[in-house]
Amino acid sequence: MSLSSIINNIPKAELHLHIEGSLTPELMWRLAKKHSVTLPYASVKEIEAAYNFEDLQSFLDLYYAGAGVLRDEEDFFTLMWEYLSRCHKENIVHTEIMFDPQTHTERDIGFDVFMPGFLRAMDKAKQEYGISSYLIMSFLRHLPESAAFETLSEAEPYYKHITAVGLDSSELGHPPSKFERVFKKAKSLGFKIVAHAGEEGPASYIWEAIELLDVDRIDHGVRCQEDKALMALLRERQIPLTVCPLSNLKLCVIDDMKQHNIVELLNEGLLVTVNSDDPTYFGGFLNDNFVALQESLDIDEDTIRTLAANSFKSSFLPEDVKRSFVEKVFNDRENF
Ligand code: HPA
Ligand SMILES: [Zn+2]
Repeated sequence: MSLSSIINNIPKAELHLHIEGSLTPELMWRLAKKHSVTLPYASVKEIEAAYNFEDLQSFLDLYYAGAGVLRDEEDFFTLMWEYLSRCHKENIVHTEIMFDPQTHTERDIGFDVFMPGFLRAMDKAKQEYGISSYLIMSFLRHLPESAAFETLSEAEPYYKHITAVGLDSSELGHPPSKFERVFKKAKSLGFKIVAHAGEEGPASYIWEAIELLDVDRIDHGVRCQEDKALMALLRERQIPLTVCPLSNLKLCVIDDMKQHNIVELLNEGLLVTVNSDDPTYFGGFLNDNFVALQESLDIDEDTIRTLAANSFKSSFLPEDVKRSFVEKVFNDRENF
């Protein structure tokens, strides 16, 4: 079997995906028409052409503007359903999905609008495709910690539907230490903890995420190599990194996929996974990320299987479920 059909057919989990970053230009266009929202683009092609980012901030400006077309429960259902249908096509059997409540509550669109839409699509995907999905509520780090506290309390009616709390948006100048208190509260409420760190920010932000936020996973984390002691800690504690290769390329964290350090991190014994981040903005869903790595780096079948197994090991699934997926990835060689 070719490597690309193994990539397509092997069961996988996705652990770093912003649902607002899965909005396709077609859906953005359709919803803008539906709600009479004026976009600064004259066609779907123009939306696509605007995706020429130089860094994280230039991407985020477009991403928040794009999310402005999401207005009613049906829009959030459609967004989630389109992503989960794509998961089904790509053999993603489990996914842990980030959403940014503040991107919506700042526009007066509340939890009572987006949560029912998300949950209805997640239930349907469980029923029709057998896909399990968890939600990660992410705080926007360019906003103050007080706003994160407010969001945490607004989410209370939906706590049982939320598995983890995360931290995203503009990294530089907004270190994890800014959110130490709110993450302590989230931890005490029983949420798992993740945080973007070491994407554009330095290795010290990864230290802070571990020591001050007590994270269960680091999102991105590719700059960890700048600090030997940090590498040793990540290896020893097997703290997962949710790496997003096409995102790193598109946001100019690297100039060429051949420079990506994911294989080096893997060879150093770190628990790394492959993810798509914001697939419609960065030029590819999960399997495209695997293919991009395979085409540019020295990746063989065993490495692909290790990365797929890592996606389950690093998930928040129950231990017995993780184990059975890992076995499937390694044992069913004749099937995929
Ligand atoms: O890659 C990202 N980094 C930070 N914030 C984000 N919000 C959506 N995607 C990202
Ligand atoms: Zn991200």
